[in-house]
Amino acid sequence: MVTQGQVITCKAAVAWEPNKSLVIEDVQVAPPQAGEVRVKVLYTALCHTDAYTWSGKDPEGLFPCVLGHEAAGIVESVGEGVTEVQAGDHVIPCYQAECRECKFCKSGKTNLCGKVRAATGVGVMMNDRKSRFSINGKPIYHFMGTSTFSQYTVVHDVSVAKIDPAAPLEKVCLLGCGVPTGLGAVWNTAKVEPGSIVAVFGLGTVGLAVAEGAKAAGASRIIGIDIDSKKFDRAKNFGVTEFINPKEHEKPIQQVIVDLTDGGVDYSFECIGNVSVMRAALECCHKGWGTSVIVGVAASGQEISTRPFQLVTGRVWKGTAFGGFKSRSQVPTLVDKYLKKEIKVDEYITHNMTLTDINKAFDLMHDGECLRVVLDMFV
Ligand SMILES: NC(=O)C1=CN([C@@H]2O[C@H](COP(=O)(O)OP(=O)(O)OC[C@H]3O[C@@H](n4cnc5c(N)ncnc54)[C@H](O)[C@@H]3O)[C@@H](O)[C@H]2O)C=CC1
Ligand SMILES: N[C@@H](CCC(=O)N[C@@H](CSC=O)C(=O)NCC(=O)O)C(=O)O
Ligand SMILES: [Zn+2]
Ligand SMILES: [Zn+2]
Repeated sequence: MVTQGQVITCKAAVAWEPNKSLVIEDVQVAPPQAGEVRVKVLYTALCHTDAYTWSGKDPEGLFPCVLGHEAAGIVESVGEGVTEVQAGDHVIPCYQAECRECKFCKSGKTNLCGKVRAATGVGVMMNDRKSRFSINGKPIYHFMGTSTFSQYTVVHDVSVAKIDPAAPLEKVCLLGCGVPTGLGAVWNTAKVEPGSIVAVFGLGTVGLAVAEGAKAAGASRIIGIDIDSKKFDRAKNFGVTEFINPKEHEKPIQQVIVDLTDGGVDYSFECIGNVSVMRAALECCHKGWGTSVIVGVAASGQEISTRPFQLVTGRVWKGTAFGGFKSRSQVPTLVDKYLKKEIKVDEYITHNMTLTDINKAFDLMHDGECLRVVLDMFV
């Protein structure tokens, strides 16, 4: 059936209101305009950032919308002027765009891109500032420029990475967010050196990917911190060498870590989204050089604080988005690394479900056993 140039009606999970169950709806997906790509989404995973926006705590959250940003699929059609992908290409949508032309992209200092961010932050496409999703004429907002909880989605051409067609899409969908974020936080943002002592706060997918990245970087000690002690056994397989549960200590966790490490860690990573833990992660760093990277996303209205003396005495506070990876250039390389068994992906997938089960899938994410749930979009 020819779909190019036609409106496609397909199934999507629509978030009508914050915190109300997602509803599987028939949505109309308009054809891609100039500089846009329509993607058949075959597999999507759920990320805690989807849950965060759905909760209503994201200042950029708009409703009704189609959430989802960790996925893989096949290009269905492209709009005018799109040259780097064509129908049939296997792709990963990228919430962090890479245009290679804007001030950010050309700076060589960041993976952030300014080309489409203003549009993606308000749930529309850049061309006409409108959505390509609708239900019987009512527009439904995009999310993060990806909206992968739909069988078809429209993304900007700067927000899609072409990958090796040999890669299993049901696995490499994870390379759209959580795993690269953790690996890149270590390799690109912190640039952990061999022999370093590393602390990882939060042992979910992102924290485990930090541990995996730190092990690959040659860290000598990788201290995992989580309030759920059941996380430790699994974390060992990702490189965590020691475990601390803050609930089992009277002293503040930063003091516990400083005492255990002769003055503090070289690098710490906050992978939870809790501003008190962000402070602890900074303050457990070694005086003079310890660097703490904020990875977790904290809710609207939350603020970080510490004594400025912590920074005056040489600790460095940083943050990372998508682990500092330049998306279109580097996601294909991560896929190749997976195919060469140089990075884990399968190990982060604890559940496989279908789009129709998406609400159950979100419930599962609060279960301590769950890392990533992958949804098959067409079953
Ligand atoms: N900066 C970025 O580009 C990205 C940020 N994120 C954010 O990273 C964070 C982590 O994501 P996931 O690993 O998927 O989450 P997750 O919920 O699976 O993992 C969080 C872990 O933290 C633990 N935890 C909760 N409160 C704690 C506390 N007070 N002290 C110690 N441990 C605690 C939980 O038991 C859990 O194991 C989220 O905030 C997510 O939104 C996710 C992807 C990209
Ligand atoms: N709209 C949110 C922003 C949340 C956020 O920081 N997102 C991360 C990615 S989290 C992925 O799971 C990010 O890349 N941020 C950079 C960006 O340009 O959005 C809020 O305002 O809190
Ligand atoms: Zn994410
Ligand atoms: Zn750019």
